[in-house]
Amino acid sequence: MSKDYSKKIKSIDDKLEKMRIKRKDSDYTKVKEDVFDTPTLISLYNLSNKDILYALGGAISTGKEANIFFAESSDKPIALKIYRITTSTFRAMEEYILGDPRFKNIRHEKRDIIMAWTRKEYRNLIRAQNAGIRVPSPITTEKNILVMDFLGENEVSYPLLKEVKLDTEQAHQIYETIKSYMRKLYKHGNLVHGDLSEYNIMIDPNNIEPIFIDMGQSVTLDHPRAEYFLNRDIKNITRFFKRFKISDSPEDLSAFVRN
Ligand SMILES: Nc1ncnc2c1ncn2[C@@H]1O[C@H](COP(=O)(O)OP(=O)(O)OP(=O)(O)O)[C@@H](O)[C@H]1O
Repeated sequence: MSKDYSKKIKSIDDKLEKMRIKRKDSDYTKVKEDVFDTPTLISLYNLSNKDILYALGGAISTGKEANIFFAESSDKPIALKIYRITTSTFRAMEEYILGDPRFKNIRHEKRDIIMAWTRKEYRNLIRAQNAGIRVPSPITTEKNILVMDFLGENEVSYPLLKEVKLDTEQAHQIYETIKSYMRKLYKHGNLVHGDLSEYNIMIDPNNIEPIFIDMGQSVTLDHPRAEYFLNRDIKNITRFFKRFKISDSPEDLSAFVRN
């Protein structure tokens, strides 16, 4: 590593320190190795230079491919989804990206695929939002980092659908909204979520409104596996809501979404 380069990295590290990273030291070292590799540090540094990132907060979640962090911009809380370059399960990504005509020109190197994936999630969120679905508002991407609005209060994320205790009436209300979101996504957004379940829907406790999250894998309707993904989403949703005496079959929901 050249002297200039290590100097630059050192200054990024100092900058991260200044961004008030709140994790305990031992946690920080572990996360730092996995997530904060040099290209990611540079991206955080760029976001900070562009005044998008003001302070980096604690980890919200460690998923299969990405880590989510609470952060602050100058005027509001934000969430950073940082796709891991070294330890993500990237074969699965390839399957989705390679069938998607929007990405036919990307080179097949891991870093390129992860960047295209981050960009794809950003574009999918915009598409979903434009189709009238509530999602975290995407703000920008920087290489493998997606910046979006933070959904929660006092630095704590809203609960997932699988975590909330619902009475029958609330469950019906949420199911109706999810149905309409699935239809809007399909008919107006030309998109299928592709991993929809109680694990990827947050609930806003203020109005019991569902919010779709995690749209990196969402595909356009011309993707060869779009129908397969939609049928799987439909099955997950009808299976979950059965316990609330919602008797729609997958065929019922499918007819509603497609017609
Ligand atoms: N914009 C947001 N605001 C607040 N919390 C969020 C936001 N986006 C995601 N989260 C939280 O982070 C968790 C993981 O997010 P997401 O599902 O997008 O990441 P993931 O890495 O794909 O996760 P997994 O591998 O577990 O599916 C969510 O379950 C949610 O609790």
